[in-house]
Parts: sequence; structure tokens; C-alpha cells
Amino acid sequence: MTDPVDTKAWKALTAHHAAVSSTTLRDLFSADDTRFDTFQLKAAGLFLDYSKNHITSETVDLLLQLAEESNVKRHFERMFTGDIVNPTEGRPSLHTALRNRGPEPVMVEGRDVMPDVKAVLERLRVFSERVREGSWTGFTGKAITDVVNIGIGGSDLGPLMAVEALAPFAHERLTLHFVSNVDGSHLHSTLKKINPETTLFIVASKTFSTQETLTNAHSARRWFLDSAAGEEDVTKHFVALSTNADAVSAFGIDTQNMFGFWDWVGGRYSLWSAIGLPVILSIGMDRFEQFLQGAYDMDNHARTAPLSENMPVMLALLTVWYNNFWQAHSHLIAPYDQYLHRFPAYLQQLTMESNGKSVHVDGSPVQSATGPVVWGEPGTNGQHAYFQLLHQGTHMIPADFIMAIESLNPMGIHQDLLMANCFAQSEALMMGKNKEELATEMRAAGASDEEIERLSGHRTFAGNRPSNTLLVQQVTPHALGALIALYEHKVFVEAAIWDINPFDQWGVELGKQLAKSIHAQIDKAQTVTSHDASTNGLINRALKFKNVLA
Ligand SMILES: O=P(O)(O)OC[C@H]1O[C@](O)(CO)[C@@H](O)[C@@H]1O
Repeated sequence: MTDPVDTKAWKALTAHHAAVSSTTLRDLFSADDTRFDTFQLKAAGLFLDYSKNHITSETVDLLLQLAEESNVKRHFERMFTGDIVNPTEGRPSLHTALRNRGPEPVMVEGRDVMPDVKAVLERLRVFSERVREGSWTGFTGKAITDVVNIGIGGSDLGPLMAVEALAPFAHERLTLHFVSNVDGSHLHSTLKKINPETTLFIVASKTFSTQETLTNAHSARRWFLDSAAGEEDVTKHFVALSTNADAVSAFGIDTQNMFGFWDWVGGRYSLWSAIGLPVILSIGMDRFEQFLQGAYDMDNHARTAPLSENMPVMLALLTVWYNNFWQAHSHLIAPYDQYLHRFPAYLQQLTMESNGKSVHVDGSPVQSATGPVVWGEPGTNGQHAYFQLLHQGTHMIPADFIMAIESLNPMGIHQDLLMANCFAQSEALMMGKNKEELATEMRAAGASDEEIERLSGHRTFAGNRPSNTLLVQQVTPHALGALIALYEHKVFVEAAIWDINPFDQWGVELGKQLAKSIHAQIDKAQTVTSHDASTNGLINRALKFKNVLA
């Protein structure tokens, strides 16, 4: 594979950037009043305005040429058809099969996986209906009222985000809780709120070997057994979501209470699999199928739309444009919908665990920046926290504004205010306020010329800061499915352009290894000398704080 920096398009984009970088977004808009119509896309119920970006038609053509030269379409086909797109683990990556609502088979090693996918969905339907209607009862015969999902990373962030995002559709009797952190306070504060007689624990772990999850699950089990009549009651209160049946049995969960998935489902792409059980319990299987349908509609768009009309491709190209040509390595996600408050955190794992890589697929070092830092909070809260830096700081931080037009809880003027704020922010970031505009405004308020001069540096806004705005009618299960799949494919296209593997995560292993050995040393409670001076010093100081070291 050619390194992206050696492609013709990359070289042309470098020259193009030098030629256009001093043209402002204001200039672009005053020169062309059709920008909004030109730079917009529709897909699977979502509307994207990408006109507030540092692009001209020439920029878009060059970016599309980069996508062509990077064989983006071929990469999509390889993923959708079960090729080994994760070579360091020797696996396909087939989250798209989990939401395949069409008749087409999806082959892995010569076998159609769709019957297995459908069989698990059917089991999830039967189980979730029993819990939801109250016929699945706890050890004292009472219906389940609380569900605690114990998992971390992809086994937590996805279901947590989706349960929150779809809260208006939640089952009335069931309260969902999520425990991820190995900090005992997380489990403790959850256990305080629940009754063992009416609680269902879901132990969610693809590998069933993750230290945090197993530690939390063992503690939850001990807490449960303190109240239960005996081990046999565990069956009514613990289920597992995993690919590892042996480890599930070894933990003490009957594999009849296990909902499986497969090693071709990446952790951060697993929300569509049995890992979605908390979402199914909350919103019901019919709505979960609408969620799958939303993602499937976006899959079809990604797979079939021409590059120039392809929403995930365009979003990915814009990220490459800023990240690699404008040296803007941070990306804000600003959902203007309170229920999407965990969406930025979810996207952090999706994008940063996928594209936080420094080597190409063949192991050679990359020559350009890869995945940006992704972060965000729901609007309007972010405006009163870090938007100052976006407007007047020294960094250019491209932003994605996500606006749900209709509230699921209409209340007076709230939704219109929310929308006004969303549109105002992207306008302010782009247009800024120059000295002349400020002077007119201050003069009208009675300010003297001297005062205007003194404050103009502080009160003017350079503007020229780019953003995308995504509109969605309402955050329904279908819309959420489409939105998540949009970002999954965006991340995939970026990886295809950078020629990196978005489906492995070796970078999390070293810390896990070291934590194991340090835990053993903390347990031994003897002076430690085997690490660097700082780490030794911290461990020994901590042992002193614990009063276990002389
Ligand atoms: O589902 P598991 O196997 O417990 O893994 C949890 C998470 O840990 C990671 O492997 C990172 O450590 C993620 O990729 C994954 O989502």
C-alpha cells in the first residue's frame, strides 16, 4: 500500500491548503450564496450541513480523489463481506452482520453467520419479554425491578449511552444501572440503591477475563449470596454476555443464561450484539429492531452511495483535512440533546481506541497524524465551560453539532432555545465579530472611542472556526442506530485513508500487564525496587499511607 502522504491527492491537497488557508469562511460564504445547498447531505433520516468548513469544490474534489486513491469503496466491501480486516488478530469485523435486516447471507470462513445472529436475537427477545412482563422472577418470586450491567469499555459505554439516549422509551418498572469502574465506590453506590430479591445482574464481557469486570462481578455475587438462600439462586439473578462460554461457567453462571456473540465483533462495535441486552430490556425488542434498522439503513448508504454523496466518507475526509493539513488534532462532539449526554464518551472509545495508532496495517510507522482527540459535552452546558477556548483560544477545534429538532419532552420554549443556541454557536464560531462590528455595537451602548480601543482585542472574535451540523428529527431508536453507524463508518474510512487497523487495541495491553504485577506487589506489602524511581517511590509511599510498610 502507498503511504497516504505519497498519494497524488495528498500532495495536491498540501499545495491546495497553502493556496486556500488564508481565505476565510466569511469570504467563502460571501463569494457563493449556494454553499448551503452545495455542501449538504442526507442519509438514513439524518441531514448534514458541512458548508461551514474550510472547503471549496476543489477541496472536495481533491479529498474525494484521496478517498479513491485509498480504495475506500474496496475497503468497505472487504469489511461488509467478512474479509480479514483486522489482520493483527486474524479476524473479520462484522458488526454490520449483527444489524443486517436484509436477506443476504454474511459468510465467515465459508459459513453464513446470519442464522446464529438471528438465533441469539430470538433468545434475547424471549428472555427480555419475560423480564419486562414480570414472569422472570427472583428467588422470592418477585418481578425484576433493577438491572445492573457490569462491564467496561465496549461492554459498558455503548449500552449505557443507548439506554440514556432512549430513556423516553424506557420500561416503567425497570431501572437500569451500570457499574464499570473497579473503584469499589461505583459498585457500592449502586448496591445501596437495589434489592437483591428483585435485581438482575448482567455480566458483560466479550473475553470474560477483564479484571475490572470480573472483580465487580465477584463482589456483586458475594453481596447477592449474603441475602439469597443458596448458590442455586444465582441462576435467577445473573446472566452473562460473552464470547467465552468456559469462563462464564467457571465464574458460576449457567451457560443457559449466557447470550453469546463472536470474536468477529469488536468490543467497541458490540452494542448491536447481545451486549445490547440492557437496551433491549429497557426499550423492548421491537424498538431494538428499529435501532438495528437505523444502523442497517446507514450501512446501505455507506456501502452504496457514491463517494461524493456519502455522509460517513465526507465526515471522514473533513477530519483528515483538518487533522493532516490544518494540524487541528482535536475534535469536539456537541450533541444538543440531553439524552445524548454519553454520546461523546462513547465516541471517544470508538474513535480513539480504533484510530489511536502509529503504524500502518503492515507494521511500518505512519508518516502523518492519525486519530484526533475526541471530546465533548451536551449543549448548552459546554457553552458555559469550554466554549471560551473554542471562540477565542489559539487552537482551531473543528466541531460536530448534533441537533434533535423535536424534543421527546416538549416544554414551553425550551426546545426552541436549545436549537437557537446550537445554531448560534456554529454561526459565532464561523463569523466571529470584527472590530468594526464591535465598535458599532459598543457605540450604540454608549461606549467611548477610548473604551472601544481598550477592549477591542478582548471583545472581538476572529471567527473562521469550522463545524458540521447534523440534524435529526427526534432521537428515536432508528435515528440513534443511524447516528452511531454513521460515526462507525466515518472512523473506518479515516483508518482506510491512514492505512491503519481500526479494529485492534494493543495499546491498552501494557498498562494491564503492569497493573497485574503492581497489584501483586501491593498485595505483598514489601518495599518495591523493580520499577523506575518514580513508580517505586509511588508504590512505596502508597504502602506507607496504607500503614502496611514500616
Ligand atoms: O468486553 P471485555 O472483553 O471485558 O473488554 C472490555 C474492553 O476492554 C478493551 O479490550 C480495552 O481494554 C476494550 O476494547 C473492550 O471494549
